[in-house]
Amino acid sequence: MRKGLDKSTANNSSSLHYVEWDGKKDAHSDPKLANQRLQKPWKQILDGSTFQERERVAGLVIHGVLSNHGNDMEDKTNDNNNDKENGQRDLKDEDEEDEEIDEKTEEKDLVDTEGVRLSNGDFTVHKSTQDRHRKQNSNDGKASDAGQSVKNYTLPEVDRLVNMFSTKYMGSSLVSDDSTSYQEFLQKLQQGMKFGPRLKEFADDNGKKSWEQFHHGIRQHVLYNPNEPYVNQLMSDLVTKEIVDAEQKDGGTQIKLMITCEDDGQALFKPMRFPREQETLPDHFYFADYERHHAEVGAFHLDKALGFYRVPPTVGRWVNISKDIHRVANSKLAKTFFISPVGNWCFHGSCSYYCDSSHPICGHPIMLEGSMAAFLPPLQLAKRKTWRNPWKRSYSKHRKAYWEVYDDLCHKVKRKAPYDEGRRLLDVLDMSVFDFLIGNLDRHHYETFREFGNETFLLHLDNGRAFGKAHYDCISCLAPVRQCCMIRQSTFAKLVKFYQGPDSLSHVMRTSLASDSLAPILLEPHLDALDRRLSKILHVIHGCIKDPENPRRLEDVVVDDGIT
Ligand SMILES: Nc1ncnc2c1ncn2[C@@H]1O[C@H](COP(=O)(O)OP(=O)(O)OP(=O)(O)O)[C@@H](O)[C@H]1O
Ligand SMILES: [Mn+2]
Repeated sequence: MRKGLDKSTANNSSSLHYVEWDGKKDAHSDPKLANQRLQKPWKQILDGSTFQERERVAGLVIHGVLSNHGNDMEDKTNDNNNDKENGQRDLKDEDEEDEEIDEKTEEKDLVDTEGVRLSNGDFTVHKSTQDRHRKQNSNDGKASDAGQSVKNYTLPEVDRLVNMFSTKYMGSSLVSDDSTSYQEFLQKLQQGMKFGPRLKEFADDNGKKSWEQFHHGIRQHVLYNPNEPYVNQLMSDLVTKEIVDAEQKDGGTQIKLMITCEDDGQALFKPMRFPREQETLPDHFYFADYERHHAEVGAFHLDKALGFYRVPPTVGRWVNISKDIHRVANSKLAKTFFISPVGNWCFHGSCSYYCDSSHPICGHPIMLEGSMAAFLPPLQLAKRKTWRNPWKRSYSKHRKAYWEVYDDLCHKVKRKAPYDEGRRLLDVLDMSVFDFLIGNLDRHHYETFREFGNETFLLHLDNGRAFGKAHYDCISCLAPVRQCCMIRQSTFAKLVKFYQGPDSLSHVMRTSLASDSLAPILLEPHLDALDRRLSKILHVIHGCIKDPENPRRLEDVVVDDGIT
């Protein structure tokens, strides 16, 4: 047992009485009923006979939600940033300043950019005669793509780039033919993959529980090994194990809970605030965007599909607000529970921002969706280091970061440790590819396990602000790749494989996400966006090689550092 967790009989001093989970005392607590009620607007979307119909219904839902929210976020935004920064500083260790990129000049790096307009890199879909991605749908017989129209995002420049790459590396594991599925390709590419040593504290401790094996399985080069059975077991445990403790997790801007399950496994829980169809509000900056629980789940699946293994296993889960949270909450959290005027169970937690009765988290009436991310080992046993992302945004309404205005940041970054050698720069570029695909503008910092030094993977934590706008591609998220004109060879090969098919990225993601208990996690427009963005990444790489002012060799842009 990790700590004294049994609160089942505790008087948690809330004014709400604990509702027994026997389905009799509280009509709300019938999970079937609750599910039905919660899924109502949602169900209509799923039941829509065509995609267009689903989108139409989704549009109506979005409209309804939008009209429910005032604009009281704006004033809090500025303070938020300070809070976020302070929060992050709390995470840092004393010696960090030396090792970071120019933290002290951060202010100086900001540029007043009134009038600067960033292009979204308009994409014209090339109507190629190729229809390879359509083929995938009939190929593997997977039901999940049935009825989906797959758009063709091929571009003539990218076709040429792909041909150049395929010709050069023909016969190697970087290239495969049309009959090879993406999963087969990935397996082959990752044969002989580097894992590196385990965390010292967990090296000998190979407990039976899935979360213990997860901690034991953390290696210098990957957070987990997807081929080991504990990964699926952990994901299943995160959905099914009884919740025995819930506390609010400090830090960050929005409410999240630290959940402990009956097997002592812990998870970071982010609750659902809005339906999946609600997009980032048009007038909200990235730092004022709400977190989306399903974005955390979607990001985990994408990271896994890309063969990165840098996001902690994350699943969707239904929780009963009374049984799973209120009953086991500590008194501080329990005090914030209430029943709303229409009879829904709600809570808001306590924090400086977004934790008040005008930003409640509510069930419908008692069941609530959320994401559960497997918890990393405790900081005391596995110290982590927080690094400022060199391509951090300004977190200001009025200024832009240096790199948003000038294109030469990469030259400076490349000269400074830890970006001047080893895998780090290519990892930051992988993170840029990842964030561009998921549409995450909120990557201010990243973390690493301290004992692995600099030659280790980057944890892709906190993806809650991803998947906010399905029809917008954050071209500036790709600035690191465009400005450095570099990408890891294995990452490039995976993108090329998706581009060539037979499995498109949207197909692999649709199939992968179908297993989540809250499926569908990503609606079709977001899946489609993945394919569109993937082409755009390759187009940027093409632009680096064929840059009229500075043409580059393929191998100088697509860089092999041995990490697959
Ligand atoms: N799976 C995890 N296991 C352990 N710690 C985690 C995990 N995920 C996140 N954390 C820690 O919790 C902190 C807060 O989480 P997260 O960043 O997701 O919250 P947030 O509210 O979105 O924060 P912010 O407002 O800063 O974006 C992270 O900085 C990280 O150090
Ligand atoms: Mn966040």
